[in-house]
Amino acid sequence: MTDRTLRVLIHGASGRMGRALLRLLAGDPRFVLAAAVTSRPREDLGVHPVFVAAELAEVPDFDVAIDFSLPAGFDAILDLCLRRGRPLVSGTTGLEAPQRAALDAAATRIAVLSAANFSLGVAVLAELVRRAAAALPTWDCNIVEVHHVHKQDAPSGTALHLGQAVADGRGRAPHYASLRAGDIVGEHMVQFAGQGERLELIHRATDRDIFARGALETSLRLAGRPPGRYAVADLLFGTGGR
Ligand SMILES: NC(=O)C1=CN([C@@H]2O[C@H](COP(=O)(O)OP(=O)(O)OC[C@H]3O[C@@H](n4cnc5c(N)ncnc54)[C@H](OP(=O)(O)O)[C@@H]3O)[C@@H](O)[C@H]2O)C=CC1
Ligand SMILES: O=C(O)C1=N[C@H](C(=O)O)C[C@H](O)C1
Repeated sequence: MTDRTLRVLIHGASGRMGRALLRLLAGDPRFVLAAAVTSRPREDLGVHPVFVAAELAEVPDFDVAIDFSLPAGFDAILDLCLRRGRPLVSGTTGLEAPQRAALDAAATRIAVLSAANFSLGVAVLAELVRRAAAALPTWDCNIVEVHHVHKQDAPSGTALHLGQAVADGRGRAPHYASLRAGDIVGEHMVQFAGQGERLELIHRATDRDIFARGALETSLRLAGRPPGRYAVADLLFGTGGR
């Protein structure tokens, strides 16, 4: 997309992430809100227009949909993007296997970016983890994730993504541990333990705006791309877009 304000649909607009997205989008002239979608009626969002999920088919035209909802809401927004031929940026975690398969199938028709974490630090961390796992194939590996008490899925999507990086590096998955405490935004530690030494790689998110900014920046770069599956690292570090 170039030289045009991006019309964004926010799906999951009343949630912790949705509200961060609405706030950042409102202060950025590169974006305009096409529609905010929640699962039930909301009068406290302070934006317009707001639709409930049951009215999804009625939302006005948009250039990209950004989805931070829950697995129960995911199928409907993917379906809408397919019907409208619009790209989807989704941060929703805890998707079931059929939903992940549906994303793969959708990518033959529209541009899709589904990522468990939109922070720059985690994009770098995943590459460091892959390299460490390849260099330390016999060490024990554990991933410990800590999040706020409202988080529904465990292990977190990021932990599973980092676990895939471990498996890519050394052919074996790690062990996972999940903690839920207070209002912690998100912490991930990947621990490699050998005899007499250990290596720990840690990412701590202290502000969920980092995820919202990542989603907005990648949505700018995704709009106008051909169908396919895209990754945060490709869009943030790669070429193209604006
Ligand atoms: N990829 C990343 O970087 C990040 C991903 N996440 C993930 O994003 C998702 C949202 O997180 P968070 O904002 O904390 O969650 P919240 O529970 O705060 O918000 C969930 C949102 O989804 C809406 N929703 C729930 N069910 C449905 C449905 N069936 N149809 C449509 N909308 C629905 C809710 O609407 P209502 O309020 O009306 O019920 C609400 O707006 C989670 O999966 C989380 O793991 C979170 C942070 C970063
Ligand atoms: O639910 C959250 O809050 C978060 N979810 C994502 C995940 O499951 O990894 C990303 C981040 O850690 C915050």
